[in-house]
Amino acid sequence: MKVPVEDYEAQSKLNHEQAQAFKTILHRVDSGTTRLFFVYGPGAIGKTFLYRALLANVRSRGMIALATATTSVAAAILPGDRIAHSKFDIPLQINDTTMTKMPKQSGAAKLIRQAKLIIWDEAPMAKRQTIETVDRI
Ligand SMILES: Nc1ncnc2c1ncn2[C@@H]1O[C@H](COP(=O)(O)OP(=O)(O)OP(=O)(O)O)[C@@H](O)[C@H]1O
Repeated sequence: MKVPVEDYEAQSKLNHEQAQAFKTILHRVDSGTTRLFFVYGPGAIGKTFLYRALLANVRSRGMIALATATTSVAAAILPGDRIAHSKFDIPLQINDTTMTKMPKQSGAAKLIRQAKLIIWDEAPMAKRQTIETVDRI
């Protein structure tokens, strides 16, 4: 996926807090250990700026980084982003055992399993079962 130049350059413009989060998250990406990070901050604090810098860094090194969001408004902001239900083929009616409609051996499912980084904007607005369904892919 083509990395926008401004997102690549964003890495050198991060403020102190963004740089701390950037370093901590990338350290985990590079070490290959699975970690869940929750980025919290009020509106316009610079979360999306951080996400774009992270996506640019990981993608420009040839690794797979996926972006998704709970609502279509947020999904329009990040490059390559699509609303989670559609990106992960999750039925709208879900419960604790729901499986994605995506075949396990499909290219999309393989891409998800290979991803080094998944950024989920507005994750707290998603149902718990939606996130757990993605975890089962
Ligand atoms: N380190 C930075 N250097 C320059 N501009 C920045 C930096 N961080 C954020 N910005 C700019 O500040 C504005 C708000 O940032 P951003 O959209 O990332 O906030 P946000 O926390 O995602 O907001 P929201 O929660 O409302 O979506 C944007 O125009 C963004 O480009």
